[in-house]
Amino acid sequence: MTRTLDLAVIAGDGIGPEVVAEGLKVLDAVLTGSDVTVATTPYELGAKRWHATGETLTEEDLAAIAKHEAILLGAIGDPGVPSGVLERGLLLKLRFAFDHYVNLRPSVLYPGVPTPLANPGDVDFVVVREGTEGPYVGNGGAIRVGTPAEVANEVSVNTAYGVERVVRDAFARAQARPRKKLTLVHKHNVLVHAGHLWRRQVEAVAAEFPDVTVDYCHVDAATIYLVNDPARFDVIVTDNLFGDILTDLAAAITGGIGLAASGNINPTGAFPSMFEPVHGSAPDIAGQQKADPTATVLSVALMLEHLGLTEQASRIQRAVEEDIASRVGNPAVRTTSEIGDALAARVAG
Ligand SMILES: NC(=O)C1=CN([C@@H]2O[C@H](COP(=O)(O)OP(=O)(O)OC[C@H]3O[C@@H](n4cnc5c(N)ncnc54)[C@H](O)[C@@H]3O)[C@@H](O)[C@H]2O)C=CC1
Ligand SMILES: CC(C)CC(=O)C(=O)O
Ligand SMILES: [Mg+2]
Repeated sequence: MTRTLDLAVIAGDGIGPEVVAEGLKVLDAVLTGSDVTVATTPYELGAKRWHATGETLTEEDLAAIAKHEAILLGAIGDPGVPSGVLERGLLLKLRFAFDHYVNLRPSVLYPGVPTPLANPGDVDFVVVREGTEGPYVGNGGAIRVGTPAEVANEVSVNTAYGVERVVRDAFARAQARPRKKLTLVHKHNVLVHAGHLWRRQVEAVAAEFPDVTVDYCHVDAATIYLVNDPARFDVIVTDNLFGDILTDLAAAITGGIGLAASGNINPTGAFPSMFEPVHGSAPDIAGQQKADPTATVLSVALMLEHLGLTEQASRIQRAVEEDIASRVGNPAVRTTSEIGDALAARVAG
């Protein structure tokens, strides 16, 4: 029986449309000849829409997108739009509305990938970043704006409910991995209210996963270990802001931001999960075919895995590993679509 994947596609801004085109190219290629087809519905959201209508994401948009099985997103953000308007009003609104409380960001150092690390060792970890709380909820304000007496607050919201559910998800992921190790990253020596809540939730949930080793490091020390001993990490669980920052660093040590994939997961299935590269809209290289679409292609693989199409996900994963290996010692610069073509050819066999 034929299965049709019903995808919402939000290409977005900057390099978003360029990398999404390649993600869809590889998706088509991996499904060709199988009993799975794909139906994509594009949603024209982002800077262009905002300039034309003043809208970022309406309730009607949300209701329409909610009907799809999954969402593939490129990137959001444009220098011509006030900072925060699209990031908050579109990207975070999607993550919050669809309760994407697990922001999943794997980091693997593939053989031959250039890394600034002297002795990287076996780098293979996943960051489980909380996706719906923390300092990103918009709980803040400012007074006397623009005056020397300005005061601005950005309050980090951490609920027992929200922390417990993401911690439990991270434990389950750790338990399913060979090393079975979970590291909580926070700053509970200073952020005592939020930090102690996170620590207590980890201690409580740990009782359900006795075979998982648990450790902790402060976020500042975590940045040291990511650079001088990243192989120590298996699953990291952390809040929305720390996870955002650590995963750009994680990308930088594992071949660069052009390889870093992510999934915004709603584990309950109540809403579609959303898959997107870790990077942003990269206005500095947009429209020039300079972006590496591999992060988006790997995000497609995460999406397929999430949807139960593990064989197809593995084929994409393998194709990426082969493509990365083919870059070693080869200085040729390829365009975004040339990399997509190469990956599509590899998954097609
Ligand atoms: N998920 C999203 O949609 C995100 C959106 N943003 C937004 O994107 C805009 C630009 O933000 P930045 O801080 O510059 O971060 P960015 O991730 O867009 O770019 C940072 C650096 O990485 C490079 N880069 C990014 N993606 C690349 C790729 N696929 N291949 C090769 N190089 C790549 C860029 O050229 C730039 O030098 C802002 O409006 C920001 O708010 C930022 C991060 C995530
Ligand atoms: C613009 C931010 C909200 C997104 C971001 O940097 C991220 O999710 O990594
Ligand atoms: Mg980020």
